Formats: sequence, structure tokens, C-alpha cells
Amino acid sequence: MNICDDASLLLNDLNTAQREAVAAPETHVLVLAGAGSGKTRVLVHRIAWLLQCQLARANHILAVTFTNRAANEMRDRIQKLLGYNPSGLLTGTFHGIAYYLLRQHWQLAQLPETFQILDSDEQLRLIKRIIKEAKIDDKVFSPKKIQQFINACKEKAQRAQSVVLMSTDRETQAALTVYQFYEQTCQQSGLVDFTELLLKTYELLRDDESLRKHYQTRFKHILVDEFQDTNYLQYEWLKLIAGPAAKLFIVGDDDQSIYSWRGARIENIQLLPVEFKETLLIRLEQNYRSTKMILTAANAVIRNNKNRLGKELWTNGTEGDPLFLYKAHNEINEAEFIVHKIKLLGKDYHNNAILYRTSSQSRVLEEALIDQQIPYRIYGGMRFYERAEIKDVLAYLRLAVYSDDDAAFERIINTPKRGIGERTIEPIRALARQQGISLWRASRLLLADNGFKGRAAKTITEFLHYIESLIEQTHTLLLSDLIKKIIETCGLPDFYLKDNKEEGQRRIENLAELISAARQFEIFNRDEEKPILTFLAHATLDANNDNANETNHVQLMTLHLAKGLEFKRVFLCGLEEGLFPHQNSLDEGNVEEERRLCYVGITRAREQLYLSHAETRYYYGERSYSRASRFIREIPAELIDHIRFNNAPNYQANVKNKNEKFAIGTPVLHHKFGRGIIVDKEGQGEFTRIQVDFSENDCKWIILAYSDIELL
Ligand SMILES: Nc1ncnc2c1ncn2[C@@H]1O[C@H](COP(=O)(O)OP(=O)(O)OP(=O)(O)O)[C@@H](O)[C@H]1O
Ligand SMILES: [Mg+2]
Repeated sequence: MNICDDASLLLNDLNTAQREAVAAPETHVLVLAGAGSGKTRVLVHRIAWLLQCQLARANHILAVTFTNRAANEMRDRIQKLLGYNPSGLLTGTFHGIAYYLLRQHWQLAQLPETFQILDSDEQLRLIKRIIKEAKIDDKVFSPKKIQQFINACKEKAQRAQSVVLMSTDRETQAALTVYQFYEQTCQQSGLVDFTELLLKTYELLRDDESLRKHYQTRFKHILVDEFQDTNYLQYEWLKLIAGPAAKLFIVGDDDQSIYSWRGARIENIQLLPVEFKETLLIRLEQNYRSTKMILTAANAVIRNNKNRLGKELWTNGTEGDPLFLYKAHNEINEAEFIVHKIKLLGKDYHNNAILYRTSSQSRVLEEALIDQQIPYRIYGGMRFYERAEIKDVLAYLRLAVYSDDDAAFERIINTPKRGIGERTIEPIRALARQQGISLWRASRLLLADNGFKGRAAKTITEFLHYIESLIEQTHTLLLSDLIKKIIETCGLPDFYLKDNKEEGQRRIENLAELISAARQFEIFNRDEEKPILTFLAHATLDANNDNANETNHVQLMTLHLAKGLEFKRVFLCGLEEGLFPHQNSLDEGNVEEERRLCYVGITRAREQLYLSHAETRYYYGERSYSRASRFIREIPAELIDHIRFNNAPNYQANVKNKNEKFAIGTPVLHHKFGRGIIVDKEGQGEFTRIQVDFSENDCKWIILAYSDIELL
């Protein structure tokens, strides 16, 4: 078989419009199409097609996805299509690719080779510190708002010195001052926040002609998925890296633009064909994902939006089940219903996704899942690498590879507590400020000058020696061994245990998991020249990377994170006015974005869609009563089957009965934790919780109404 016969196999399982896109001549292509119409599939096939037909070599191709998970899936799928792993192919998120570029060109970017990525929490912490140092009143000026201001400026490619203030009120002035200090501090400490990754590479490409030419020559094909959610900076970045010869292959859906609050601009889709002449526009209208019922509902909802480029999806698929709607009397009852259904539907837990508008909704769902012993995973929730204990250990590692990292220094100077208080740290900060050096250097200078008195001198000396010993070991130990060493010697495990035994144990388990993660990283990255640095970047950038599909867990996530994914069964919960659509969007008159989010939610389902809303819900610390979401009314009534939930009628009586019987001091038996004694009790009605001291397990809080617990 010759090359093109081989390649034509790639077109076999595509429809005409999809084929047209995949086998398009070498021109710019814009695939504008609704959910589930095969955009991502077309993009993946296009890459395989270019390689198979030898129209491009792998290192000529750059593919941009919206999440790290999507980038991994893309690589997998390409490998399956081709039968080999094309090395040199660059895929990743905008941030991931920008990081890759900065690692190559750190000198040009005037960064230390060991520059560190600052995640959003650390950024906020740094901003708080600067606010304090600049003697700005943080009661008046919220650090969070200042953080948003800084990020918004960066997303518009505005450096502190080039910001032109639209308003000169005190708040904006203060924010700008902090931005100036913040820039200086980051530069000095070699810290790069998420947006900075993009902004720095953008500036590099803009200002350095030879570098720009280099990449413009290299990337002959640039493909972007989920283009509707690119923001200004990403679009400008894309225009720079795409030289006159590069061909863009862009896929997107204006109906799924859901990140305007982070600066995404739908209009980029309209701009593209204007700015890139001779763009071939392809529309895909057949949906392959969902049943007719689900698709009809999705079309009906999104039709209520006025600002659309306009498209309608159809499917050849089966009619399918109607949509199911459950009206719960409160959020606990809603969670119980969902979990009850999942249990009935079989053991293929991974086929169920529970989607919600705000991440705080997950807690009640989690409790119900735990209670029924159903395995679940929160996708993008409290991510592993965001856990405090993981960050603590990684801060030691960061300080060992790059001692000028002030954020890491601040984090661990007194964690675990070693008696180094503000009185000792303040002079270090002052000297660092005064001399424009890092905290690490400042503390060493002070120590050499006998600047510390009494006990502080001893503890600081010990701390600095400890870090120095780690620095030495970075040259001799493997990454995983070094992490193990840090955990064994830094004193954190004892510190966690002392703080809270149960919680501490969990933290220590996570630390063990960190060693495994590092081992795994070593195995997969054998050729890596600087494994520690790459691992640290991976930990910050790749937090979203677990492939939840591979294990048999119910998947929980916010609607925003569900974009691009699909599941056999979807539970879309909390469909209430004020929650979804969210009050903030209603206040801003931006109900259309909420509706797009609803469209995204509905179109994630392949076979079954369960909708639910609660009559009352604990929200922002208060019990509130809410009407069903307008989105439910926008779905034609004939598509919806109202369901009852058998447990519901007995529910109140049950709760009352249980609450009375389970008093403090009573012995109980729990199906999972065994025998125990009730030691505490709080809350009212269905929210009553009891704390049980189990003889074989630790103390646990349990929601009485729904737990499988008996009196002994
Ligand atoms: N021609 C086809 N034949 C069979 N299945 C297809 C075809 N095209 C797409 N599919 C399947 O339809 C589903 C949706 O495809 P895909 O995820 O690529 O859609 P999408 O347009 O990217 O959706 P979204 O807008 O949600 O990101 C996938 O399971 C995919 O494998
Ligand atoms: Mg997609």
C-alpha cells in the first residue's frame, strides 16, 4: 500500500464534511460546529493525516488544547491512529507550550534557568505580602481584587509601566502600585505566574526577530481546539507564532464559550477569517454523541440565546430515553437521589458524571457517595499538587534547586514551627528589600554579621545548614530519593500529626504518594536533563492531569471543567434560579453565558440525562428557597419524565425518629467503621450530625439522616 492509501484509511470513519476538513488542502481551516459533532476527532485525524501523507514532519506541528488532560488524550489517539508515537510533535495547553518555550529560552527572557512557576495561591500570598510591605491597607483594598487587576492587565499584554488607568480612584492606583512591586519581586526571585508564562513568550516572540523567525519557520501547522475560549493574549500570541507560511486549523463552537469571566473572547472566531485570508470554513452538523432526546433538549435551550452564529445539530442516533427530572426538597435529598440512582444503574461507576455549577456543591454529594461506599473522584477539585502538605515539601525542593525563591522561603522558614517568628523574619525582609536580594541571601548576610540574637541565631543557623545540605544532595540523589529524604528529615510529618492526628495521617499518606509520583516521573522521563526542575513545573502545571476515565469512579466536576468531555450518563444538579443561572451572571445581565454553560452540560451526555433541583438549599451560609431554573422550562415538556424517589415520603419522619434515638453516649454500629460511641452531636433536622468514636477507627462525623448506622 502506498502512503496515500494508508492515509485514506484515516478518512474511513468520518462523514463528508469531516473528511473535507481532515483532507483539506494546505490552507487555513476554521471548523465551526456544535457539541459532539466531531471537532476534536477531526483535529486529531488532521494531525495523523498530515503525518501520514508526509505533508509535515512531527516537529512542524503544534497542537493547542484546553486542558492537560485533553493534550494527553490527543497524543494517545494520534498514536493509536498512526500505530507509532510521533516524536517531536508539540501538544499542550497555551500555558504548557509557553512554559516549554521559556525553558528553551530562559536567558533571552532574562530569567534564571531555575525559574519557578507561581500558582494562583502563591501569587495571592505574594500580593498580600507586597500590600503589607507597601503599607497599603488590605482592609480597604482586597488582595483578591488586586490579583484580578494584575492578571487582567497581563492578559491585555500590559506591563505595569504601560498601564493607562481608566479611572484614577484610590483603589485602582493602589492596585497599580502593587502591580509594580509585584513585577519587580517576580523578576528578582525568578518567579513566573501563569499569565506571565504567556506574556513573556509573547514579548520574546514580538521583540526578538530571529527567535520569531525560527518558530515561524518551524511550526508549519498550528491546530487549536476549543478556540471560542481563547483570550486576547492567547490570540495575539497565536498570531505571532504563526508566520506567513503557517497554516492554522482551528476548531470551535461559539455556543460553548464559557470563560468570558477569564477574558475569553468569542469574537476571535469572527476575527480569524478576516485576519487570516482564505480561510476555509467548514461546518459540521451531525452529532454523534447524544440520543435524539438529549440533542433536541440541547438545541431547544441554546435557541433562546440571541447572539449566536447560528447552527442546528441533528443526529442519526436512537431516540433514547426521555430526560429525567427530580425535584428534591433540599440538597441532601438531591444528593441522596443521585447516589441512589447511580447505585441502581450498575457497577460501571465511571460512566456516571455529576456536574454542578459551583464547586461548593460537591461536599454534600461527596458525603452521600461516601456513605453509600461508592468510589468517586473530583476532577479538578482539591488537586493533589495543590494540597498544603505537598506544597510544603515541594517548597523545600524548590529552595534546594533555587535558593532565591522567596515564595518557597516564606512558606517553609517556620513550617514546621521552629520558633522563627515575625520578629526574626522582618529584619530579613527589610535587608532583602534594601539590597535588592533574595530572602535566602539576606538571611545569610545577617547571620554572617551576627544579626540574629539568642535562640533565633541558633534556629536560623540550623535551618540554613539544612537547606545547604539539601542543595548538595540535589547533585547526588535521584529526584524521588531526594523527596524521600526531605520528608524524613524536615520534620513535617510530626508537625502534621501533632496538629491533628486523623488529618495528619492523611497528609502523611499523601506525602508517600508524592514519592511514588516522583518515581513514576523518573521512569517516564529517563532522558530528562534536569528532572527536578521539570518535575516541579509538572507539579504546578499538570495538576489537572489525572485520567479519571481509566478507573471505575463516579466523576464529579464543575460544568466549566466538563467541556470537551463525554459520559454515558450525566447528572446535572442544582438547576435553580440564582444558582444556575448563577446570581452573579444574572446581576451582570449575562444569562447567555449561563445558558451556554447549560448547553455544554446537556451535551456531555451520551445516553441518559438526569436533571435535578432542590426546593431549599443551604447557600452562602443560609437556607434559601428557590424556583426551578429557567433552563428546565426551556426544555420542551414532552421530553421530560418527572420521577419520584421512593425514600422521599418517609424521609421527614425517618429523620425525626433517628435524631431522637441517637443521643450522646449511645453505642452504635456502622456498616463500614464498626462499633463506636456517640461523643458529640450538632445541627438540626436532616442536618443533624453525630461524632462517633469508633474503637477500630478514629473519630468520625456522620450525617445521621443518611448513614447506615444502627443502635447497638
Ligand atoms: N464520523 C463519526 N463516526 C462515528 N463517531 C464519531 C464521528 N465523529 C465523531 N464521532 C464521535 O462523536 C463523539 C463526539 O466527538 P468529539 O468529541 O470529537 O466532538 P466535539 O465536536 O469535539 O465535541 P465538543 O464540542 O463537546 O468538544 C466522540 O465519541 C467521537 O468519537
Ligand atoms: Mg471537542
